[in-house]
Amino acid sequence: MNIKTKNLSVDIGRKNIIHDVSIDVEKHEFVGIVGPNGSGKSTLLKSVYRVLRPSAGMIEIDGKLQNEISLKESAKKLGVLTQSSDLSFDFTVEEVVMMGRTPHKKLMEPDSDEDYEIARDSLKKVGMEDLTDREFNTLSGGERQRVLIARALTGQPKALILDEPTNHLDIHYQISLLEIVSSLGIEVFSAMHDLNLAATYCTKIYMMKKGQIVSCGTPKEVFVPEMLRDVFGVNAEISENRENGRINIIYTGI
Ligand SMILES: Nc1ncnc2c1ncn2[C@@H]1O[C@H](COP(=O)(O)OP(=O)(O)OP(=O)(O)O)[C@@H](O)[C@H]1O
Repeated sequence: MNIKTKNLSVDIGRKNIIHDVSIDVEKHEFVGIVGPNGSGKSTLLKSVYRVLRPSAGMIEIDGKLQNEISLKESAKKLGVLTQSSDLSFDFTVEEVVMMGRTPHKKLMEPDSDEDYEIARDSLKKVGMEDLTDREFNTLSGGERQRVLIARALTGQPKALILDEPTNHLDIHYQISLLEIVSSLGIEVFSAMHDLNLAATYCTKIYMMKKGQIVSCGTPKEVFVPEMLRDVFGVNAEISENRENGRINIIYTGI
């Protein structure tokens, strides 16, 4: 599935938050969006999953203009993991994960055995199958994050939009989550803070600064010392693994 934005701008109130942003997520790509705090990563993702309305430019999902697709159809196609995970009511883990089936159902349609099976499978994928009856709000931050990923997978999406998916996760589950999403064979568009994890898992990177894309390419092309200095204000050395060609960023100071 293809996700495209062209010359996208988003204003909130009178403030321009992102400006002239063009991105392209193509078949089988894992596209990372990186940038300092407040650079506009979540705003870009929110406009793609339709929480924010663009003030200019266009968004295309699977070759169709976003506003020509119903919200339900979008929700079926795009699995979303957002940054905030508080639910106001005491739902169990299973109930939260079953919410992922909603876009596939008609109003008041009861859940089927197949729905439960898909939910159980998703919980297994994230190692949370033993906590199905726990109240979601009693889980740790990392456990919640894994349940929310399971909810996104339960929708059997064609692409995943992830906002800092490894937030709260210990290193084992950071790697496990990125392995899971990259093995699904669907497109992934994800805001990432850990540049080394982005370098390992992303096939393409967009780097943002002050609401604009300032660099785009493979991790090796984008993560160069000058850009890291300019955009993040850090000094870094880049080493390359000769066997797999992956790069590793070593921070040497600010
Ligand atoms: N509702 C809002 N009202 C005013 N400003 C907002 C609003 N939402 C976001 N912003 C501002 O827009 C800018 C971009 O925010 P955004 O959340 O997209 O950044 P980000 O790159 O995802 O940041 P982080 O890495 O901290 O999550 C920030 O300066 C933020 O304060």
